[in-house]
Amino acid sequence: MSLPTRKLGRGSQSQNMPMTGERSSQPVDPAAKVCKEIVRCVNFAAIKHKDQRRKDEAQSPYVNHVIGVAYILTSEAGVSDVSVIQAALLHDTVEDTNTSFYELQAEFGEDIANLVKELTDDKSLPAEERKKLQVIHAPKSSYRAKLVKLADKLYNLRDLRRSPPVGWSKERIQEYFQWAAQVVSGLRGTNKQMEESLCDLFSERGITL
Ligand SMILES: Nc1nc2c(ncn2[C@@H]2O[C@H](COP(=O)(O)OP(=O)(O)O)[C@@H](OP(=O)(O)OP(=O)(O)O)[C@H]2O)c(=O)[nH]1
Repeated sequence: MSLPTRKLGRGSQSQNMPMTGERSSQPVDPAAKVCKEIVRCVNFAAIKHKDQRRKDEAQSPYVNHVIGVAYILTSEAGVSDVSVIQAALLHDTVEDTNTSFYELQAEFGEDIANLVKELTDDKSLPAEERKKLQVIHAPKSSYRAKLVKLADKLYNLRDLRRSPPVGWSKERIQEYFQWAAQVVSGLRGTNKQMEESLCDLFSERGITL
């Protein structure tokens, strides 16, 4: 579903912090333009997630997760579609911070806002319902959203193995792996490298896709 157009203009600010730099000098070099867009997303995500921590014992900065998801896509999965990397960096801003889709649309355009929308759970729903919906929505997602979802699950499962959230029992971790396998089943045929890495993680736990 497309977002309705709203006149906010790119670079509109929702906090008293600089989100974007000067706009007067437009780079001509396409590579410079790509770099600028990626850094703008990293900057936006860092500001939005600045007070959030992961659930691990070290209370890692939350932004490490979204940067890590983008890193998996570029370094392991061979993804070079800039919009996918942008969506990875922004994928939790609406779900987990005060960011609105309109703000994303104004800052990064309608395409990126719609992609993030595909990756956003409705936090007003009970956790169990949200988890069921992730399984249902996975196979219906766009190719680009599937790439981000695969990287997101890969990051979270590796994190679970490396340093699980405080208070999670072995059973809860296993249940998370089983649920994640259901989601990943609906994402198959999207990216060989990430799917192989995920299969290895699942098979360690006795789970086959
Ligand atoms: N493994 C791990 N996860 C953490 C950590 N800190 C925060 N999370 C987030 O917690 C979620 C899993 O916790 P749950 O209790 O199952 O889910 P909930 O917070 O959404 O209710 C994951 O989101 P998700 O719903 O599974 O996926 P998504 O929203 O990222 O798609 C993950 O992004 C951490 O230190 N380790």
